[in-house]
Amino acid sequence: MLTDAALFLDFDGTLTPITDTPDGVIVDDGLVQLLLALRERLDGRLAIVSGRSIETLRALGFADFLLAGTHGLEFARPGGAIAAPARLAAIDDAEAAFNAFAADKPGVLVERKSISVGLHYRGAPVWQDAAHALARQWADQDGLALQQGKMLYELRPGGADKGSAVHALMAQGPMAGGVPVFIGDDVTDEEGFAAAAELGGVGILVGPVRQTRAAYNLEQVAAVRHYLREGVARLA
Ligand SMILES: O=P(O)(O)OC[C@H]1O[C@H](O[C@H]2O[C@H](CO)[C@@H](O)[C@H](O)[C@H]2O)[C@H](O)[C@@H](O)[C@@H]1O
Repeated sequence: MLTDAALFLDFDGTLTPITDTPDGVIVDDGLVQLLLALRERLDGRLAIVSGRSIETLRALGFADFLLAGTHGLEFARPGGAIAAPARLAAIDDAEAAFNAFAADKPGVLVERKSISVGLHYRGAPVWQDAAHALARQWADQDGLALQQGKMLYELRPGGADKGSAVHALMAQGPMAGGVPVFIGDDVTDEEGFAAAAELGGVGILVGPVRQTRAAYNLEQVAAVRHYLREGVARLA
């Protein structure tokens, strides 16, 4: 790892393996300690950039980290106030429609998030097309952004993504002056890879090689952990 790296880390599928449901993820203390050690070696240049809300990231154990949540819509410094747009009434309306849709479909799950809402079909992939059509309908009718994830459609306000989050964080301390390295697995991470490259850095795709704006690849979450541990050892 570069001594002057400014590390941007996605969460689901990058720092933890994908699980059946959103609350199935486990953040072990070893992961938090590893990230704290690495951040120290990088003079503070480490941020988590996730589709999860900051509220959730903090509850998962990342309260003391620089965070960008909800795909670049929310920001918080370690332990600091959360800067985020207000939750829109349209999100509540869409959530009610999602709940009605999920009610008679075992395996379909609605995830209420701080300023967005997710419709998960991992437990019932047969409903993918119908879930997509419903999310598309609400996005179009209320001018919301439709975000595709892994077996997930999410509705949120537009105007930001993980790329804009990288640009915003690179313009200020502690990330400013570093070489951005963005590690992520999902299509939502592509803007992060692109932003890192625009700013002279690189993206690292986690998972099978696909068409991507990342320059490098790590096979799986375990390889990410290994890469981060190596960083701690080499930068000591
Ligand atoms: O940007 P990320 O940190 O990767 O977050 C993206 C979404 O991750 C979560 O959903 C995904 O992971 C779940 C747990 O492994 C899995 O059950 C689900 O199928 C995946 O789509 C999270 O629930 C979403 O809120 C995030 O936007």
